[in-house]
Amino acid sequence: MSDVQTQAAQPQQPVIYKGLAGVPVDYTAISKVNPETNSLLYRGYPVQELAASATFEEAAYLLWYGELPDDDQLAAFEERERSLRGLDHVTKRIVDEIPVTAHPMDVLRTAVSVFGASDPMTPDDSPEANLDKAIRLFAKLPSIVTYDQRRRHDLEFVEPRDDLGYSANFLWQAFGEVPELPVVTAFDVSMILYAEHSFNASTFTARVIASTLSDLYSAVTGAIGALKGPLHGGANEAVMHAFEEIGPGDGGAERAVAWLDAALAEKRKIMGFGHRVYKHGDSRVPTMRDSLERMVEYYDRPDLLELYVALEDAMAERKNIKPNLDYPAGPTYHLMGWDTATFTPLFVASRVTGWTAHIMEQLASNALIRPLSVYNGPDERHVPVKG
Ligand SMILES: CC(=O)SCCNC(=O)CCNC(=O)[C@H](O)C(C)(C)COP(=O)(O)OP(=O)(O)OC[C@H]1O[C@@H](n2cnc3c(N)ncnc32)[C@H](O)[C@@H]1OP(=O)(O)O
Ligand SMILES: O=C([O-])CC(=O)C(=O)O
Repeated sequence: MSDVQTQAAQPQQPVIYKGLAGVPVDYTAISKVNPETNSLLYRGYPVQELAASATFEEAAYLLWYGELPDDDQLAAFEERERSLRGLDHVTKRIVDEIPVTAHPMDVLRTAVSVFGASDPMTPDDSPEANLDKAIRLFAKLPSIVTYDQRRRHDLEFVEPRDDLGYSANFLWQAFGEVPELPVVTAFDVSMILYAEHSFNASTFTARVIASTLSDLYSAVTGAIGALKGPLHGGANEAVMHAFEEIGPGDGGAERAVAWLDAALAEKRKIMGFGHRVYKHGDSRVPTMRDSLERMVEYYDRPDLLELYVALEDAMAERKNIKPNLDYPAGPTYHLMGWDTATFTPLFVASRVTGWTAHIMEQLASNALIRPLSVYNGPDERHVPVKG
């Protein structure tokens, strides 16, 4: 038999792209992640420009409506958001039943599930109803996140204030006082940077759930589960655990390098480093690092920045791997006083804007998401006949 005949007889082997790496699965008009130019656009606007000149409310509006709001649109949107911030008794009661030892992401996932079970609009998948649900979640998540953080410290719920913008109110509800402007600004920047990032694992999860014509709350609940993992959103919390392992105090730089060498020798993944799409650095890191530096100065914690820089430099030298957004976000939240376990819920509060924009985009041009697998188990066999 000739070689040509042999090849022709072979069945074609399908190519498997593990983790769907490098596989485009649909169009999106919501954001563009461009690793070549190291840029991230929300509806065409560079995220750095939004972080510098817009509020998180404006960025959320942009993601949902496709355009930045004019003054009247923003005023109406803010009024609506502020009116929805409160927390109902049912959700509080159910959260109270969850042990305080539960991970805050589990609490948040449960709370969103409760919202879905309680909202009479849940089955209505019209764009208007879904936008309304998205704004409700956006407005209420800070209440849930802060309610849970405070109950873990045996502190009462702080009622939202409708005279404060989103980020100032979020911090007010967490700590019972409104911090100074630099802190509010750094927090708002983090919310803008975390809001949207194309087909990341949690957004894709939300789109898969939406594609079955399930409901928006189910899709967000599933997305929270996907974001919890340390390879995705859970990394901002894990960064802080690494800093804690390295330990506070003098000589942080040397200890950070020693810690890294030991961790790499054990083949550990270093949390807050690497990215599936960006290979030359995450577009959002310089802006977030700038906020971190401002907070280091504000709280007078140069030791934390020393440790941050030492780990980043050593990682570049040893592995040529750069930080992702979670790396500067973790220590920034720590300086502001957030519990480490609350870091990923803060990511949820921001990303709910992107998730819900994607859910609505998926439904506007839906196709059930159902890829193929290639079976590699045992050949067909048969159950022995008994007796
Ligand atoms: C907001 C976000 O969700 S950003 C992501 C947050 N996640 C993290 O920070 C977790 C740590 N990082 C990682 O685990 C990875 O970099 C991921 C999951 C983000 C991306 O992973 P992938 O694109 O699948 O790359 P993959 O894991 O195959 O890494 C490629 C190589 O770089 C190494 N590598 C990548 N990231 C890291 C890291 N953080 N620490 C150590 N090694 C790493 C891998 O070990 C692998 O090496 P090998 O080829 O010798 O096996
Ligand atoms: O895009 C990704 O894979 C992860 C990420 O950075 C994000 O979701 O913000």
